[in-house]
Amino acid sequence: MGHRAKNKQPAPQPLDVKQSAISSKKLGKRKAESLNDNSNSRPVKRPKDQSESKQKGKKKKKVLVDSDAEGSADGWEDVADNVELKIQAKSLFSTNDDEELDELGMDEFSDDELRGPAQAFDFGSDAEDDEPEVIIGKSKKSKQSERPAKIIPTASDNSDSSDQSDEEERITMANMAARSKALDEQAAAEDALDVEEMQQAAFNEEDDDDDLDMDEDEEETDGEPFRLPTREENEAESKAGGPDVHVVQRRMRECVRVLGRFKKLAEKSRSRSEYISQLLSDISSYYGYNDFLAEKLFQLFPVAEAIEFFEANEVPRPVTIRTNTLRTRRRDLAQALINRGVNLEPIGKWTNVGLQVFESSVPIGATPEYLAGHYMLQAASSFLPVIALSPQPNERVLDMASAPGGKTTHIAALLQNTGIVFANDANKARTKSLSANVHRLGCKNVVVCSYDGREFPKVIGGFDRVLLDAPCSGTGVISKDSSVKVNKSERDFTLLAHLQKQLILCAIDSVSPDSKTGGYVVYSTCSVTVDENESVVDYALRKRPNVKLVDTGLEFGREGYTKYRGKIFNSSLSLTRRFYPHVHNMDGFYVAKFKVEKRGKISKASDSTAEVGLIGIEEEGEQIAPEKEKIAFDDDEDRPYIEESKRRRMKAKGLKPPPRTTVKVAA
Ligand SMILES: C[S@@+](CC[C@H](N)C(=O)[O-])C[C@H]1O[C@@H](n2cnc3c(N)ncnc32)[C@H](O)[C@@H]1O
Repeated sequence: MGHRAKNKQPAPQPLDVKQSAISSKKLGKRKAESLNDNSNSRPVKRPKDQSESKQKGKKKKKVLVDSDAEGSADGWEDVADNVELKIQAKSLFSTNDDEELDELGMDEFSDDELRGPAQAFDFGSDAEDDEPEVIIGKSKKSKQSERPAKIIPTASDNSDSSDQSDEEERITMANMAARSKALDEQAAAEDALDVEEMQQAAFNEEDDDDDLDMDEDEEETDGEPFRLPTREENEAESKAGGPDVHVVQRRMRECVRVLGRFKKLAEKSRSRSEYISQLLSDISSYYGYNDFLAEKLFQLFPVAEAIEFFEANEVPRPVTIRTNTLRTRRRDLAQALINRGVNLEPIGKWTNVGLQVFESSVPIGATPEYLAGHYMLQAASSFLPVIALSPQPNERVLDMASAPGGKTTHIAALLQNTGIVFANDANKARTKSLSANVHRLGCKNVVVCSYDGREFPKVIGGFDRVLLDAPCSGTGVISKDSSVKVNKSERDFTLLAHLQKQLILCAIDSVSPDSKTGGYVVYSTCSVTVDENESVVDYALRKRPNVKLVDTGLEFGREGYTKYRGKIFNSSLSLTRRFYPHVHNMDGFYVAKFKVEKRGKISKASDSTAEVGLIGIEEEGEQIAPEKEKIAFDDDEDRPYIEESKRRRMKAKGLKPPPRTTVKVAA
């Protein structure tokens, strides 16, 4: 557990002060006593890009749900410790009959190197096997900072035809207008109070040395100038039981500030890697990550943004539900739930089936509407791959890793119960909650099966569309499952990427290139790492010359990386989409969409790539666990990457790397 969790302390002041309306300098200060405050009154950073979606400011209690709706990727099983909770867990399915998965080999594209023994990966939680559970936090003073921010609304979602296009209008204008108006007035008054409070607090704390100052124009911090501790000081600090939480907080802010203007602010005798090294060590201890994962996630973002990401992982995401259009319409569902005392709103224009729940006086996972299958408790991010898949009536669809069925039931609804959905999951125990959800939501076009996904298309192929919502590390859902912070090692990422590469080729091979209406594969993960996303997709492009990336149809989300830390990916990777908690107020997620064309002659080049999918290969060329087979490895091609990787690691440790002997790889 990190300092931050241990002390249940408020979030560090936002580091990106430009987003704040009030003087960032003043807002950056904190009272030391607040560090031990359990009152859940920490300021929650508003996600970026939210100007349009600014919270209407309704008085909203937090609603937390422990449901059978979703797995670790999509569920609500992890209950935040900062909300008053009551949990009455009841196991629906207690059996644990995971099957051993056999080794397979069936690929006509000669990717035999991927055919290691099948691993029964199950990175989903068992929590979804519990009775749906809703925990309602009691309302405290409805400070703006305590309300769950809205999910980023963007352009409309055209992915399904329905008679609900004007629903949102009707809900907000007709059903909710009066209520909204009163709440808005109240919220406006509260907002004014909040601003006043913050200004007052900032004024009172002007001399506090916990100053966060990222302002370009500011050159000096108040109080003592920051000095990076020496190695000896750090050793003494850890001998004395680790740093004081104030010290860590201040040091993190200062390191970020210095790294932002290194030439100007750094001590002349200290290198950039020393500052980074200190910051990483503080991030690990403050947020409670293992060193490996802290660095891996840190590398994804510019320095200040990385802190925003780590901060966002400490805050629960909004509770959202998906209307099951096989049973009801969104406006009818909204009205029924409003009548029960649920405060909700449409999520945003990008989905016409989503509702965000702000507060509820009834358990959201046990209302009559829930039990009758009128909705699914589902994270907003998990709508995205199905919107991208865009299944059309009468199609044959494979959901290759489907339990507990959030996306399967969404697909079935978009098919309007026509066609057929094969809902597969390798974990047999998890298919029970999958079947339960399929029945509850009235999906009549779903066949549930339990194969290792790598057995497709041998089991059955010729699909119009395939969704591979792949087993992953869950680095996008740390706010729900904080165990990810400590239980993921380098080897886990190697093994996962290997499995994902195997599965994605099987997903592609399961699609019929002759499909009249489809011919698409959507690959998604609830992870933000490049190893599990762009690297896997790029691998598939290289291994299957008959596929190309196409637009996901999702009108928000950041572009996928086309290059990352020395790796250069196919330029079409920019068509893939990344979603982040600190940007979109959603779980971290990744979506890629492929079009599968007829198979032509396979070019030799596509199969002779240096990156091979054997257990034991790590992206940058290190052999982690050479367990099974000899690895086809292009030494010459990979030498610069290996060397660059070594140099980076040395630099991160504050060591001076030797001069380059090979050509520098692209950054
Ligand atoms: C991210 S979860 C899927 C969530 C699901 N798509 C949903 O929306 O509810 C990943 C799933 O992959 C399954 N899985 C793991 N290894 C697999 C394999 N080799 N073949 C098929 N499924 C696998 C896990 O049991 C887990 O249920």
